[in-house]
Amino acid sequence: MINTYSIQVQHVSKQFGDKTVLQDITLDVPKAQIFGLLGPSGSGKTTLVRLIAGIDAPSSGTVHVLNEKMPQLAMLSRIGYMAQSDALYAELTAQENLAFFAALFGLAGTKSKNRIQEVMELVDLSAHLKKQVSNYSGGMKRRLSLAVSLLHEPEVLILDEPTVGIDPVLRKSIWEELTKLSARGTTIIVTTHVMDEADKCHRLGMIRDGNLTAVGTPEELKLATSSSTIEEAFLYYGGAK
Ligand SMILES: Nc1ncnc2c1ncn2[C@@H]1O[C@H](COP(=O)(O)OP(=O)(O)OP(=O)(O)O)[C@@H](O)[C@H]1O
Repeated sequence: MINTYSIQVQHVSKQFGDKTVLQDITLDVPKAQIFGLLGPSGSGKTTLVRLIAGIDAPSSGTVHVLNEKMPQLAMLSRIGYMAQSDALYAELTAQENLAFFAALFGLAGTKSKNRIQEVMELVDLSAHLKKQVSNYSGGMKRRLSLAVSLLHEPEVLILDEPTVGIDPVLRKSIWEELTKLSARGTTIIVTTHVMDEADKCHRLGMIRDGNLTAVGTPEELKLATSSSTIEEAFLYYGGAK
C-alpha cells in the first residue's frame, strides 16, 4: 500500500473483554498534517492513538503508519510518542533521561548531546537539565516528555494531551514549534480538550463513545454545524452528555 498518507486507520475496532471501546474507525492523515482528536473523557482517544503508535493492536481492522502495518517494533525510530502519563525515570536527572532515550533511538556522541540541548531549549527547560526529575513539577515533566518524543526528529509525532499543566505562554510556543515541524514535513496527531488548540489543527476528528462522528477542517466543522466556535461544534457532535 504505497500512498501519500502518513497514517491510515481502516475499519479499526478495539474491545477490552466484552467492552467495545472503538467501533469501525476509518481515518487517513496526509503527510505534514496536524490532525487533532477531540472527544469527551473516556471516548477512546488514548486507545486510538496507542493503536497508531503501535503500543497495542486492534481487535479488527488495520493501522498503517508510513505504509508499514502496525504494530511493528522497527517503527519505533520513526515515531515519536508522548503518552498521557509521563514515562520518565524520576531518580535520574533530565539529562540522564534524555541520554537514555537518545541511545534507545540510536543517537550517540555529539549528535546526541546537541539534540538534547536543542529539545530542552524548545521546551524551555535548559536551566533544569541537571535537576533530578523527582524535583520537577507536573508541567515540567510534561515538557520533558515532549522533549523526549522530539529527540530523534520522528517523521510522525503522536501527542496525547501534550499541554496539560503547561502555562499559556509556553503552550503558545509549543504550538508554534508543532506548526514549524509540520511545515517541515512532520505528521502530527494530537489529542486535546483545549478548544483554541483544536482551532490550530489542520483537520479534526470528533470522537464520541468509540465512534468517529465527524472529520474536517475546523472551518468545515463550524460551517456544517452553523457554529461560530469549535466549542459549539464540539457540543453539537456530542461533546457533552
Ligand atoms: N486496558 C483497558 N482495559 C479495559 N478498559 C479500558 C482499557 N483502556 C481503556 N479502557 C476503557 O476504554 C474507554 C476509552 O478510554 P480512553 O483512555 O481511550 O479514553 P480517552 O478519550 O482518551 O479519555 P481521556 O480524555 O479521559 O483521556 C474508557 O471507558 C476506558 O475505561
